Formats: sequence, C-alpha cells, structure tokens
Amino acid sequence: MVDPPSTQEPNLAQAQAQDLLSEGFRAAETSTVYQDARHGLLDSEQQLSWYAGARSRASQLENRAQQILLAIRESERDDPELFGNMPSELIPDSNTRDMGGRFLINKPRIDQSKIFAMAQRMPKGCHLHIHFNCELPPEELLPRAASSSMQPFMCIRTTKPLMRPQDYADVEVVFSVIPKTTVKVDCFATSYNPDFKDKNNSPWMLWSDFRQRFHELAPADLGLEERPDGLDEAECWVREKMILTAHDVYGEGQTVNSAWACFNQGTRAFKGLVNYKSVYRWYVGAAIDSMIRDNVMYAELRPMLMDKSIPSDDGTLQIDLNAQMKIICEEVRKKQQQLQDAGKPDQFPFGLKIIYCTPRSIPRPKMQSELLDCLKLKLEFPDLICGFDLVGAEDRRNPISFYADLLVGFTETCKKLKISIPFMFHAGETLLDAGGTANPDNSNLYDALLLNCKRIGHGYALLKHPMLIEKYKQQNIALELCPVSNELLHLCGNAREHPFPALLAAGLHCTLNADNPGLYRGATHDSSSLSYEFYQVMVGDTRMNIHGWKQLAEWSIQHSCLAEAEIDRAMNIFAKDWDAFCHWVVSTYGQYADGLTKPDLSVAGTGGERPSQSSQVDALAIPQARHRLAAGLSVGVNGCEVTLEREIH
Ligand SMILES: O=c1[nH]cnc2c1ncn2[C@@H]1O[C@H](CO)[C@@H](O)[C@H]1O
Repeated sequence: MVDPPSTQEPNLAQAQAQDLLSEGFRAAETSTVYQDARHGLLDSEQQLSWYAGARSRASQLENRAQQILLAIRESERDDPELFGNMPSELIPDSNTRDMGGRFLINKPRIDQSKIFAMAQRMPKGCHLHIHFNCELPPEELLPRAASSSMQPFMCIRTTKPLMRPQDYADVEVVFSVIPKTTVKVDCFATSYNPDFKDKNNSPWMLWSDFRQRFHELAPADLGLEERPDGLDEAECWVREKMILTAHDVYGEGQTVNSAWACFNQGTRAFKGLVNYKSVYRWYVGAAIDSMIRDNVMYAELRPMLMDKSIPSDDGTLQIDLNAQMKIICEEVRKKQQQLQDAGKPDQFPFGLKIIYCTPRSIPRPKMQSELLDCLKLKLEFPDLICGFDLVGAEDRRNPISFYADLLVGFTETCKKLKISIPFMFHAGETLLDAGGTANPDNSNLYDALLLNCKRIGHGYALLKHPMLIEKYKQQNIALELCPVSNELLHLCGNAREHPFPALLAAGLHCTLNADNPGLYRGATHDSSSLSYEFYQVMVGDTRMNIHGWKQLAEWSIQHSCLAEAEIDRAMNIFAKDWDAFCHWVVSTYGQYADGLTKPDLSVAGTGGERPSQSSQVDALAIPQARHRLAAGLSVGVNGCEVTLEREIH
C-alpha cells in the first residue's frame, strides 16, 4: 500500500523544500508494491463477487464459451453495422447505436446480434414474474378476436366518440365479449355515449363493424410506428394503444406517470382480448409453447384475480375462478402429455403455478374478501396457487402497510390451515419509494420484509436501504428483476443505468423476468421474452459474463415455489442443458470468435505491466479505424495512440 503522509514529522524548511522541487520529481523506482496491492484488491473483489461460485465451478468448456461470448460482445459493441458508437473527438455516425442503449430503439439491432442468439439458446431455469394477460403480443390476440366465430360477439368501446383526428390519439379502448341481445352502437357517431357504468346505456360496438367504419373514416395519417403483416389499419391502431410504443416511452415530455398511464390503458385493452373461454384455454398452451421456445422450464404466472369471472365465447355464461383454474390445470396436463409423447418430458416438467394478484388500490374490506378468496382457491388447488401479490403503480396508493393487519391475519390463518401462501409483493418498483404517499416511511420495502415475502417484484429501490439489503439477505428474499420493464416505465434510461449490477454486487439473490412481454416488445412477436432480459444484462454491464447468466438461472430455480425434490430435479436438468448450451456456443461461434480482434483485456498499469502496443492497437484502433474508414476518414497509427485525421481534399 502507499503510505499515508505522516502527521508527526515537521515540515521541511522552505528553502530545503524548494531545493527538492527544483528538479521536479520522478516516478517511483520500478516497484511492484503498488501493482501487488492492486492485484490483491481485484482478487478479493473477484472472490467476493456474486458469481464467484459459478465461476470457480466452471468447466473448461464453460470457460471457453465465456471467452467466445466476451470476444463477440466486444466486437458487436464496436461493429458499426450493429452498434459501433465509439468514443472519440468526432461525433459518432448517426447510424451507430450504443450497445445497451434504449431498448425499443435498439431492438432491430438486438435481433441480429449473436449475443442475443446465445441468450435465446441458453437454458433459463424458471420464469417467476410474468403477468398473465400480457404474456403474448397483440399480433397473436387480434386475429382471434376477428375470427368468424367471435365476429358476432367481440365488441369494443372507446372513451369518447371518434370525430376529430385528435380523438384517435386521445381515446382509450376496451374490448369485451358481449351477448347478441345487448344493443350495439357506433363509436364514430356524435351521439356515442361512452358511459359503461350506466346500466341503461350500452357503449359497445361490434369489433367487425368498428373495423369497417375505421377503414372508411379514420384519418390517413395516424402516425403509427409499425404496421405488422396481417393486421388491418384498425388493428394496427389498436395494437399501438396496447403496447408501449417508442413515442410513449421516449417521446419528448414523457414522464414516469405518462408511461404508467399508457401502460395501464394497454393492460385494460389486453384484458378483453385474453379473457374469454376459448382464447383463455388456447392462451395457456400458447404461453407454455412460447416459454419452451425461450428455454424456460417452469413458470409462476400472475393473473389479476379480483375480477371473478370471464365470459363464454357468446357472452351468455360466466366462468368463475374455480373453472378458470381448472382450465389452466387441464391445458398444462395436455401440454405435458404432448411433451411426454414427443420424448421431451424435461422441457416443461413442472407445469405452471399461479400467484394470486389483486390491486393495491382497493378498500380494506375488499382486500379482506380478496385474501379470503385466495385462501379458498388455495384449498381447492393446493398445487397450483403458490403466492399472493399486490399490483399497480407504487407511486399511487395504497402502501402495503395500509393492509398490514389483514396481511398478518392472512399468514396466521394459513398457519392454522397448515398451508403456505407466501407473499411475493411488488416492492421498490419506484423512484419515489414512498408507497404512493409523501412520506418515505411508507416504502413498501419495509413491509415486504416484515411480512416475510419469499421474493419481491422488482426491488429496484432497495439500494437506497443498505440496512434492508442486509436483512433481505438474512431472510433469503430474492429479487425478481425486470430490467426492460423498468426502462420502459421510466425508472432508468436504459440497461446500463439499471441498478442490477449494484444489487447483485450487494449480495442479493436476483432473478430475471419479462414482466409484461406482450406489451413491451414494440415489434413483431418472436417468443423470446426472457431472452431479451438476459441479453440486456449482458450488454448492460461489462462485468456480466456467462457465469453470471448461469447463476441467475440457478437462482430462479432455487427461489421458485417448486418442492425440494422438484428443485433437485430441475437443477439436474439445468446442469445437463447448460452443458449442451456451452457445447453449442463453442461449436457454433468458436471459430468465428477466434477470427475476431481480441478484446482489450490488458490491465492499464505502469511499473512493469504496460499494455502491449499491439493489444491496444488491436482492440482500440481497428474497430475505430473500420468505422472511420466507413465515414471516409483516414487513419494513422502513432505509437500507442490512434491518430485520426480528416482527409483534406
Ligand atoms: O410492473 C408492474 N407493477 C405493478 N403492477 C403491474 C405490473 N405489471 C402489471 N401489473 C398489473 O398487474 C395486473 C395483473 O397481472 C395487471 O393488470 C397490471 O395492472
């Protein structure tokens, strides 16, 4: 270590001091003391790192896969075709992008990335935080709503008549299956009355009629960002009401609250397109298929169960919660049988579980009846119901503490009934962190701890509470991180600003989750919701690596609600899949990675370990040079530095 200045010795006389400085000063004699101290510091940080276990157990194969992944990630960062936004005196080409920058802007580039292909292929363990209604995108739901069998029943209402062009931007839309006998109206008429609470008024228009009228009357320029194949203009317009568009998220003047309002409108639009009998049934299987394609082996889904029924396809019957849960069990069994028959029982061996969700905005008596309904459902479906959660924006009321006595009573009742329904509250998904009040003492992070949450949704704000971090670790509470969701809901600007590296470095067990993928993709469907999250953390932090990926997936298994024997089985399946994944990385990308410029891994130090000139030139100059040449500039290499000069014509 460098000695601190002594406070004991008297100052030198002025003349002596000036004498000493007259020749300036020299660097210290070559000594390894400083560099040894630095190495020691790095070593101890490495040993304490959150993925140290996974790394120390890594096979040669896995280490080779890591080397390949790193080389490709760093080359993609520099590649102007993909990202290539490099630091220099020149303003970067407007076609380049920051790797790890804004998700929706980067998404077309991400889809071409080899790191993303690896993220898709990697086994991910369990998906623990995904809202039921928003798993699949509008592109999958809208064709079903327009099918001939639903044509006489699928209806839409808008929050005001569609008259002026601005109305098309302003209105919210809601779908519902409505019986034939209900009066149907015209959302495009001046007389349209949107009031849905008035029993004497019908605000419903047949969706097929709406699409026809839309075709005739809608303004030519709706300012849509995308028009996916197979959707008509009305469907494209509705789709952008459902998802968070780049404008909703990144547009000038957008805020946390505007993004949340767009999000809430989107979820209300999804609700009617998912929740009717035939689609509900189809949806369960389709969601499992999509998870299998994403290499997820088990999931805990979060449906909002405060609404007690969904309609039959003709709107005349209501299917209650028990019947809905039965549909889920039947479809899971069907899927498992198909996998069994196809000789792939390990692809989705544990089925699904359900976390009962209810809004945090409801009055206390309603919460009491919700908790009771959850208990009853658990008794009916003991293997299906696995947790209880409060949902909704945390910058709005109520804080969890508002219901504390009811929630404690719920836990006591569970004990008496000898059942376990752990809390898995959304907590800390906020920058204000004051439970929707002006008082930070209402932060939900306190209550999530005191009420013994098994896991918490998000935990983004936990870094503000070092003492809570320690307690969360002691109580083994895992975090369900959702980096893409947090960016789109304005908690951070992009993946590189997300606090996941710090939460992990603090020693918290974290899992990765897609939250509401159907609403967040902002581009055509590709069944890769969780893959984007794994991709985002890989490009969001230079310290992330393949061992970190593995650790995150293993935690998702260990912190799931599976029984102990199932967790053991899941870990064995995962280990086998992980090995196959590493083989795939090496055989698919090994040669390619070997042909790339080596990433600059030199340690920039003096006193013996000066980085070799060639490694700096390799790693820094060549990608920049490639980029500059593309921009029509000349490149000169001068010693260790790269000199870039404008060509003078
Ligand atoms: O990130 C989130 N934070 C809080 N609430 C959410 C989030 N995503 C979805 N929901 C809410 O959960 C309900 C049921 O699943 C959805 O209807 C949505 O309003």
